[in-house]
Amino acid sequence: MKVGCVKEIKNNEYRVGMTPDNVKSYADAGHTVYIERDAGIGSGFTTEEYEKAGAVILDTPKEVWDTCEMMIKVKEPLESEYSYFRKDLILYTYLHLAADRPLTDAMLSSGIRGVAYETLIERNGSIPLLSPMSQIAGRLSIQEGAKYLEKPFGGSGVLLSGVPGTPKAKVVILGAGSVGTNACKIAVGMGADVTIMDINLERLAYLDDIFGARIQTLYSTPSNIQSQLAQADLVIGSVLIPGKAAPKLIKKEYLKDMKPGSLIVDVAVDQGGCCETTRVTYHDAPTFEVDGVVHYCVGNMPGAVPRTSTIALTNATLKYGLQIAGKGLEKACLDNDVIFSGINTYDGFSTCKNVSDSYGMDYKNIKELIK
Ligand SMILES: NC(=O)C1=CN([C@@H]2O[C@H](COP(=O)(O)OP(=O)(O)OC[C@H]3O[C@@H](n4cnc5c(N)ncnc54)[C@H](O)[C@@H]3O)[C@@H](O)[C@H]2O)C=CC1
Ligand SMILES: CC(=O)C(=O)O
Repeated sequence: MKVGCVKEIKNNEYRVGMTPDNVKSYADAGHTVYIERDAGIGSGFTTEEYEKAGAVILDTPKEVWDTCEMMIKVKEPLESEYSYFRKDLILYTYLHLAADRPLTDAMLSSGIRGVAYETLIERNGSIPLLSPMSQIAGRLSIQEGAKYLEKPFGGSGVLLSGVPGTPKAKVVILGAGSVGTNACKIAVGMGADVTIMDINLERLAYLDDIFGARIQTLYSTPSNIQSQLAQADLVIGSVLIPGKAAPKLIKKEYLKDMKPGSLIVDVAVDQGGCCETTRVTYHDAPTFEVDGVVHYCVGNMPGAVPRTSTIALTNATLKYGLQIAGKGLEKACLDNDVIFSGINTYDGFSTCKNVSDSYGMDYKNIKELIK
């Protein structure tokens, strides 16, 4: 198959969909790989390294989009890329369609076959193409949280660990999955007072086993959330219902009870955010304030540490990517039905139930289209 990879064009996005090592794996399997010149430069991979690994280097994104049969990216395509969509193209990337109606419409009207990293769910319930970036975003959420709590950055001026004789900062984590667990690990490591909430009691039991008395676990209900927010210095929004818009657990009215200069890092912003007052921000201006509460809502947090993120992401995407390129999307699904769950759009049909439900759109079971 002809496989392509272009430079990411989202604001301050430095990750890339393929490393030179990936190129070698695809080339060894008999595929031709087309890479846009300088696509990997933000992650520290030079064009010469891609060439040495066997890639064909093309000068413009248009040449790569038009030549390839399967495009491997990181972030959702932006409007300027919609014109490259076509029916016989497989797009393998993050899509987050429930938070992006224009992209959903463009994908459906073009007939492109969109495989979304964030909805491909393994038999054990894990989300293997999301979790590496969730691990990174979870860890970063505390690092960024610590920074934006500093007074010169607009925060309340609280140090996460405190020092002897002063209170520790209180960190409240909403959602105890990959992001939440990794946020918890770093917040505990930095010496904060950590409460983590979920509706999944098994997850809370697991974290209780791992962290013991160093954390408080709490069942997630509206009243528990409201009372925790009133005490919090730093809140991490890390809930997910795969494919769906994030539930708005933090109501605007809760903000008035929060401490001035407290901070909400809404990691779930890529699915629309779990806070009513969330709006997307970028690394160059990551925060804004509502009712005295600072919000950090960057939709591509791992893009800030692209070297680590690109390697972690492509470690996970390679396995499924090689199956799709090697067998074609249809046979890859029939041989490994896990891949069905990644397909969000196919020949003009919306094939992810949670995306369809988010828009009240017709849904088509992908297994009726690929038999
Ligand atoms: N902004 C960014 O750069 C990034 C954002 N993300 C996003 O972070 C979010 C979380 O991802 P993961 O941790 O991988 O998901 P996950 O599926 O591992 O964990 C989500 C958790 O939310 C819990 N949950 C669902 N409803 C809840 C409720 N009402 N109250 C409390 N908990 C609830 C689930 O039980 C689950 O444990 C996703 O939207 C993901 O796309 C991930 C990576 C980077
Ligand atoms: C998951 C996601 O949105 C990201 O890594 O940018």
